[in-house]
Amino acid sequence: MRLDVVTIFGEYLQPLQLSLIGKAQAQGLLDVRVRDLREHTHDRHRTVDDTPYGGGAGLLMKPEPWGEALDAVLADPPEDADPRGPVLVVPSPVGEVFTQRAAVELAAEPWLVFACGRYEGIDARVVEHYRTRVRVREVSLGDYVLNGGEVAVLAITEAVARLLPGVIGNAASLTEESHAPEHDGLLEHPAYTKPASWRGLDVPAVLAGGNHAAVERWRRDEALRRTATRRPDVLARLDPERCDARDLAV
Ligand SMILES: OB(O)c1ccc2cc[nH]c2c1
Repeated sequence: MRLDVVTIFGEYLQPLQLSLIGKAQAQGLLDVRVRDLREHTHDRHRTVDDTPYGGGAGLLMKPEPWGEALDAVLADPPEDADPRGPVLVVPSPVGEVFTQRAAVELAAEPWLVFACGRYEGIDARVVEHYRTRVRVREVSLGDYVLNGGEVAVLAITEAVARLLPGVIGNAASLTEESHAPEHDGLLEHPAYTKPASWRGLDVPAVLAGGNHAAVERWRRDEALRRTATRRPDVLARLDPERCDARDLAV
């Protein structure tokens, strides 16, 4: 997978050189290219922002540098690019809330381009223009506001890259995590390791009993119970076709 990140704060993306994501780059599973938006300014101060039409607090990012920067990225496609071009991911408080389903969808793409806004955001015409040329997804990490898109890109990149074959050593673990489609998107059940008793707290006996069917039932029940109490919105999305009577009894 090729990832292009356009930003004025390239150093924010340094964590992508670490750990599993850094190793994935070294293995050729990921090709991350961080591009400086200011390379696409032409004034002495390398200006990327200006005051908003209609007034209001703060500054907005000008469309011209973004147009030049994104055009340069699109002019340099990877060999395996989709005929539709990349998905342009624009972190934004007004975007769709990022979910594991979106991570799975983006992990299927050969090429992602991230546009990291700063200040009060990017002139609206940039997204409007590029929607006519590529698939655009405005994405929010949740109902809170960051100072820019870079932190969101780190989170999205980690969630997506870990799904790529070869990035996570034990790929089977991906299917057992919270929000995994294989477990209907439920929250993960409680997990325990040795010792069997710790500060007066014992591991549930069923988990040490050796009855695998009972363990699976307990884990499903606990996942349903946790999801029902903490994320009823997730439970509401559960496909009844994939539930048996015991699920519904929880
Ligand atoms: O919270 B966010 O997802 C987010 C994303 C981009 C920008 C640009 C300026 N503030 C931002 C906030």
